[in-house]
Amino acid sequence: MKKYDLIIIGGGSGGLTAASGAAQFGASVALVEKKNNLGGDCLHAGCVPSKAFITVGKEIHQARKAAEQHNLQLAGDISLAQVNRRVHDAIDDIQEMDDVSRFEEMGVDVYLKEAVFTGPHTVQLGDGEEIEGKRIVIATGSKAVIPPIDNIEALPYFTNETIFDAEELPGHIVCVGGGPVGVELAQVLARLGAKVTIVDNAPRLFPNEEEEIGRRVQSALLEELNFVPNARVEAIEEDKASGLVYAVLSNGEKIKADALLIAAGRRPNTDSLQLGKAGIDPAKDGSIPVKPTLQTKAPHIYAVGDVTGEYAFTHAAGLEGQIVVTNAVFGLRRKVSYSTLPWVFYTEPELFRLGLTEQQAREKHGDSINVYKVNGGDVDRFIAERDKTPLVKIITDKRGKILGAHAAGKNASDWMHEVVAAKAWKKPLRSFSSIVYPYPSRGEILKKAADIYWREKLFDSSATKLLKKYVQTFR
Ligand SMILES: Cc1cc2nc3c(=O)[nH]c(=O)nc-3n(C[C@H](O)[C@H](O)[C@H](O)COP(=O)(O)OP(=O)(O)OC[C@H]3O[C@@H](n4cnc5c(N)ncnc54)[C@H](O)[C@@H]3O)c2cc1C
Ligand SMILES: NC(=O)c1ccc[n+]([C@@H]2O[C@H](COP(=O)([O-])OP(=O)(O)OC[C@H]3O[C@@H](n4cnc5c(N)ncnc54)[C@H](O)[C@@H]3O)[C@@H](O)[C@H]2O)c1
Repeated sequence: MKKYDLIIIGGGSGGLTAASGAAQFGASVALVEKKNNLGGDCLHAGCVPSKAFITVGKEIHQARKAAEQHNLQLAGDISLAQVNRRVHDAIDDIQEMDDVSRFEEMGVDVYLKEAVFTGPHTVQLGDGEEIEGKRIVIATGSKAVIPPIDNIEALPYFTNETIFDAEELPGHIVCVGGGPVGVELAQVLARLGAKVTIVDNAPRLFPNEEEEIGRRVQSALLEELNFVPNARVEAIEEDKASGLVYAVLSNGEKIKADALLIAAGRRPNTDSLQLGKAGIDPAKDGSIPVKPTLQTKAPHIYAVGDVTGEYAFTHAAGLEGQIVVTNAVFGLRRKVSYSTLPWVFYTEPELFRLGLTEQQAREKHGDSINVYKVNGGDVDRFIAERDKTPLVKIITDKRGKILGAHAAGKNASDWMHEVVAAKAWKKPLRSFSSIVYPYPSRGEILKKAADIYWREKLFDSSATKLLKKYVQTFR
């Protein structure tokens, strides 16, 4: 039986980071992936295709808006097949970077086989060979949950795994779930020309995000699609006489539908791993509980990425993959920290999130916090662009330490990212005042927030009064 320092199960964002890191530090590494290529969900059915899809949606939306504003004529229907060809071109380009040969050149043994545990240190590959690892990393990701919907087969339904292969745009799509997958894809489908209705259990979109920011993005989205809150799709009903098909909701409403997009959450991929043989009990939702060192109940087995059921983002899987390399290869006990982990809903406008919401900050720090808000209407660049959506909200402690930063706005992920650096480098909000921004830039919105800090600080302070007196005397 071949023996390795490290076996990594899953060739997606988490697994690839761990594999390249461990190999570069000289460990013998086996990477096991059940599909016939590397890259995982992010490359094949997640971040990359959805962002390529979103770009097409933006272009079309922009073209329509420009035509409307400048009395131009736009004609023709959009071909979903053509849109998806562009999506696949993006996947193919990035696939080259995640090619098996690249990892083999790093010294990694890549097995394109399904892994199943046969013991605490052993893994079977497909129905054949077994390999042994001193340490093992589980990075098997997650898949879309299909909620129970009676008679679901009466309508075509898509998930993130099939929508990027669809060829024809349905007339009316009911999107089950309005989380990040739902809102991002629903907005594009609406922009491509479908009628879209999101149905979600929650009372509003972005229920876990900073409320004011979430509401601002929600109201922009509702100009393009419909939203039914506090409801689930329970059944599909066919009216034989008219040939129409309806999605029947838990609130009694019926919506005529031509297809469903299922975006109702994820289930970690652990069901067929035989975790019991490795001494690991998954949680009820299939996730693998881990310590801050990313060790599972079996200390030589680690888990990273979506399979842990924590932060389901590629950059979280990457961060965890890096920590695991130091812990599994060097035997360290580094703990993962998510305090500077941002995330973004790539809708238009985008929703940017870092750290605590105001409510969370109040629960943790009581009233010892400050809240700074700036609207796009206070920033020349946004005014020039006639963009009234942007809103930034920053929460600090009384000394100005950044606790949370939130934004709604087109491309907010770009102009807000500086705040992540500030938080990571422990710079207080006021430090943005000393930065020179090229005029007019969108990032100035952060400087405006810092300026509020100084205004509040200096206004009424005895030092300011003294300074004023000095200036008057000096004159
Ligand atoms: C539509 C969509 C859009 C998204 N957009 C973003 C985004 O913009 N930004 C962002 O940060 N995140 C985004 N995500 C989330 C992101 O895709 C995931 O968080 C990320 O892919 C998780 O990486 P992972 O390594 O845990 O799992 P994956 O990348 O899914 O990799 C797991 C791999 O393990 C393999 N595997 C599973 N079981 C076995 C087994 N038994 N043996 C061998 N191999 C196995 C799978 O085939 C897969 O290749 C998006 C997700 C979706 C669905
Ligand atoms: N931009 C990004 O970074 C990005 C984009 C897409 C996905 N992701 C990651 O992928 C993860 C999964 O996203 P997701 O949107 O699939 O899941 P999610 O769990 O975040 O959201 C699912 C939504 O579906 C609703 N829901 C569940 N069952 C329902 C039902 N039967 N009827 C109606 N509504 C129902 C829930 O209330 C929830 O709002 C996210 O947590 C995120 O971390 C990230």
